[in-house]
Amino acid sequence: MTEDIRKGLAGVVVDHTAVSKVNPETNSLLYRGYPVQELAANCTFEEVAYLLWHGELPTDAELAAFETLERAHRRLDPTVKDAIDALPLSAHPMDVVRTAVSVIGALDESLTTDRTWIDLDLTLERSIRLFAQLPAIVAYTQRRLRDERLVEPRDDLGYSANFLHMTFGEMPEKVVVDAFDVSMILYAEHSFNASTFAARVITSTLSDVYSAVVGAIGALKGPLHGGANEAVQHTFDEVGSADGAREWLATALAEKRKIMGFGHRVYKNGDSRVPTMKAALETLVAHYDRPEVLDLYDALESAMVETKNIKPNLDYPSGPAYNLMGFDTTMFTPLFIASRVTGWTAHVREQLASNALIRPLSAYNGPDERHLPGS
Ligand SMILES: CC(=O)SCCNC(=O)CCNC(=O)[C@H](O)C(C)(C)COP(=O)(O)OP(=O)(O)OC[C@H]1O[C@@H](n2cnc3c(N)ncnc32)[C@H](O)[C@@H]1OP(=O)(O)O
Ligand SMILES: O=C([O-])CC(=O)C(=O)O
Repeated sequence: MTEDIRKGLAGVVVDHTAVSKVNPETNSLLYRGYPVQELAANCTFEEVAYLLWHGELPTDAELAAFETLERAHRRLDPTVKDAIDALPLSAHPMDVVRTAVSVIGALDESLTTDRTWIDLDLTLERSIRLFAQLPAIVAYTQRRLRDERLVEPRDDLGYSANFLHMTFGEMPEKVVVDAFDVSMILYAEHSFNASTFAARVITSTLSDVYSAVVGAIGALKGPLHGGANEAVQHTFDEVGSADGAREWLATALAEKRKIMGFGHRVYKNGDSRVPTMKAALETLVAHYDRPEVLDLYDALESAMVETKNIKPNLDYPSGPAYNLMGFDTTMFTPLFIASRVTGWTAHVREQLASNALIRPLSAYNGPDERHLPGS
């Protein structure tokens, strides 16, 4: 039998989804039908999170209730803090956040039977609590690396302003909050990417949402996926300035290195989110008066497009944007987690609502059948 093997499931459609539509032909991305650029220009991340879970944007009353709920769950649980404090400072922040989510799951007393693991309403409650708690986990992980104490959440601030306040211990400026909020909206959802698919595979066995998110974090960590935003900053640090970009690229390509922040499995003519995130980066460059960052960005992009005709993905503008905001490079992918937890958990609920165990076939190419001596 000749099997039709699609390495990496490239081009394979495995299920329906109503959460988002990635359309490479029109270079567009819709969340529940809305273009992501319109959402980024007109909505807060809280509204977008609500949209991803509920399928509709909230009314004023629904948004107020949702914000109250989110603000009520912002505090870092002392047991989670103790678990983080038990980890060495050498642990990668992705591993710290993955461990913290696992601890939150183990502390959830509503996970009593395999029925409660998969209850749709409980799964939504757990998802909203994770969404509310992740900023405290990520912010504290950053502060620990700088030998700084935990900053308590501020109930009078929106999601992004509070996140930045908990991280840096001071009131963030509006231009920074806006750019951060845009990055959260753009990172929130992207159909069947590797981490979301990992979450759906785990959910398909009727496991719980925490297990799915822990698995998704593991998939996001790799540099071919979310880890690329961290890797982009390493590239920027290595290249140094716009003058060196062309030569650096020629050497890197001659060494057969992948250039992080470029290319995409689905988009072959540019990532629909890049123009919006690049505009956010430009506001930060102007705010911090760091034009050399944009010069390097443009020089490396032009060289890559001229040499390989491969365009940037969302991680390319996000990496330098998070750097300018003041985050350590190893914190960039944990920021992606804080955003993508919305998309992951929307998919977890969609998978549960119409489940089929995900179990593909493989074509065996090992040794022919053989036997132990005497058998
Ligand atoms: C938010 C996100 O997760 S977006 C993705 C973030 N990941 C990155 O930025 C990592 C860098 N990019 C890549 O490795 C790839 O473009 C991927 C993994 C994202 C997509 O890859 P695929 O669809 O599997 O394409 P594949 O890796 O087969 O690339 C096709 C060709 O383009 C080349 N190519 C693709 N991306 C790059 C890149 N960033 N640098 C150098 N060459 C590249 C490949 O080497 C390959 O060339 P070949 O045919 O001569 O062997
Ligand atoms: O869709 C993908 O394969 C990767 C990606 O851009 C994302 O997850 O945001």
